Amino acid sequence: MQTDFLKVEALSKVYPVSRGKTPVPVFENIHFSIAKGEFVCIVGHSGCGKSTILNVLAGLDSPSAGTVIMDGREVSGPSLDRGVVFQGHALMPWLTVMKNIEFAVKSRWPDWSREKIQQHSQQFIDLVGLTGSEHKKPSELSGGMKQRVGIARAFSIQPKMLLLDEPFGALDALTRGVIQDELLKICAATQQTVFMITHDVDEAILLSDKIILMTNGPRARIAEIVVNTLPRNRTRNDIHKDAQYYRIRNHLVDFLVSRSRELALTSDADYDPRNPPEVRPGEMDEDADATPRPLKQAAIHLVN
Ligand SMILES: Nc1ncnc2c1ncn2[C@@H]1O[C@H](COP(=O)(O)OP(=O)(O)OP(=O)(O)O)[C@@H](O)[C@H]1O
Repeated sequence: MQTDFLKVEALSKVYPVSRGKTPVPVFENIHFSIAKGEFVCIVGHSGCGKSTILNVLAGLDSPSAGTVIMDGREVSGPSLDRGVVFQGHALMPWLTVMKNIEFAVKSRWPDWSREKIQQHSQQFIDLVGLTGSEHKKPSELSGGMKQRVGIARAFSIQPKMLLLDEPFGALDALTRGVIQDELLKICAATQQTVFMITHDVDEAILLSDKIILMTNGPRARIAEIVVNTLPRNRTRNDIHKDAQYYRIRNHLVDFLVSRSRELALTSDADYDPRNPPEVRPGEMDEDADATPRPLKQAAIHLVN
């Protein structure tokens, strides 16, 4: 993997406040990098700034300090090099599935013939399992189908980086699972680099190579980066059979239930924001002989 395909350095964000109030950074001094083909999830409680970070990576928002370098160039505005999928799918309601995707493809390759645009778009409609629904409008689709159109559209422009802001948050568990499997397949086939926000620890373990854990805001920071040590060919059906899955899961849940808040209130002299601790749950000394503990009953969707 090419190291540092995306490099985030010293990122901070302060939103303006009304007169008389002191502005406080939502997050500060965020450093991390993503290698080409890597799938990275960011996890943290509501308000720690995950969407703001994603919007800065997308070029839709600007940081108060710091830089984002993607493929050797500074991100300074939106670009078709980055495909974004939001929870609300953001489709154009007056256009059919095919036209929604064709619109994006035409913007990316304005010189392509009508036929080539249609063929290319059809390929991505087929990839997400929407063959037969090409001529339906978003109002005629289920939530899961709309989300698939959003994913097909983002993939169809073959972005260098895919940015996903809780794309499956509004879906029922069954649909969510099916689309997660599809996303895994597409990413494996295309070596896609992905940055994704999720509140779902199981989703993070299934999909990602690395999980960035944020302390609670304001002044949120990266507490640690968890390396997913499960084999990459994991599947939704098999993942829970691996004892290592429970070690990683317990580590993430422990973090969200208690450590995210404790760390936000304490300062550690050894903490270097340029080099946040990288941890491998289950491979550390204290967890070395850990046997799977019962799953903690922490809510999957955690909010403050
Ligand atoms: N445009 C804005 N102006 C002022 N404050 C904002 C703006 N956008 C976000 N914020 C504040 O910044 C903080 C971080 O918001 P952000 O949406 O990035 O957090 P998040 O971690 O993605 O939360 P959630 O998990 O609930 O989506 C919040 O306190 C929010 O109120």
